[in-house]
Amino acid sequence: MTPANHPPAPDRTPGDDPTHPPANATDTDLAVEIRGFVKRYTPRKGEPTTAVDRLDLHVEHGSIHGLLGPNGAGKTTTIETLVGLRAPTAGTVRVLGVDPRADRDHIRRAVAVQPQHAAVFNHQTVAELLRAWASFHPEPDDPDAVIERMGLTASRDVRVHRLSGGQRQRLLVGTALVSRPLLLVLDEPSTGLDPNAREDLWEAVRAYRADGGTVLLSTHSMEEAAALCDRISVLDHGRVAAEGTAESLIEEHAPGGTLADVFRTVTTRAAEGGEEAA
Ligand SMILES: Nc1ncnc2c1ncn2[C@@H]1O[C@H](COP(=O)(O)OP(=O)(O)OP(=O)(O)O)[C@@H](O)[C@H]1O
Repeated sequence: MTPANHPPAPDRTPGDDPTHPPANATDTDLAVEIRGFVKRYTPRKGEPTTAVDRLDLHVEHGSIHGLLGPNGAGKTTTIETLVGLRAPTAGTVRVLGVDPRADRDHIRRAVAVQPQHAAVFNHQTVAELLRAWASFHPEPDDPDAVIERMGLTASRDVRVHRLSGGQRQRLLVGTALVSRPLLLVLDEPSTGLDPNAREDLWEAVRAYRADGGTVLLSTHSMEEAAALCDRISVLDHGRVAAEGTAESLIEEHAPGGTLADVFRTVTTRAAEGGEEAA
């Protein structure tokens, strides 16, 4: 997905955008509003798979919302649908007040997804790449500020193919941030990062939120979810098995325990057939 060009700001909503006021935008406090979302994959041969099964997800503007869940829980399918890459089989999906399938242009401009690789730009330096990325957008962030925030100052003149895995990972998140999106989607952003680099990345994400940005964060790291997220949805078998703040989830599902205990409790229970099986 192409990163976005909208600067996040607390007093700015998608409907205020003079360059592209979405005609059918809903006035809502929610950056993401998913109700009764079902996604069924029907292969030419073989059995259909219900990847997402009546999922509800609400993400407030200016928050960091975590998506946790075991492999195959439906996180990627949900993300791909909310950026307009997949059509829901049933249910309602609204992102920044619009239907992402009906208003692809707005979603492309206003939503940034951390790219998985930047192989095309391997021979550019970090600074060149971020400047190029910024030039795609009318109101980008300052590439030098992003370089500093991502802890890449010492690597600014290093070519992308010479970066370590962790440096490259931070650069990929930087390319998403430099477009100043209204909604930032991060998928396992701290994979391969050492503890210092991970802290830098978390600080950059928090700074983006402080500027009014909204984050949807898919992660397998309980530590990352607990450190960053205002609210967390734990998915299992395509449904929300539990939702709340890290504290409320622990209080409700694993008193005295950790988020990892919550994860084990609610996903096992869902795998065994839901609440009634517990
Ligand atoms: N293109 C596809 N065609 C058919 N089935 C698919 C397709 N993509 C995903 N699935 C199935 O849908 C279910 C949900 O997959 P999804 O990738 O959304 O889960 P996930 O939570 O992102 O998993 P992971 O943590 O492993 O990335 C799985 O059973 C998966 O096999």
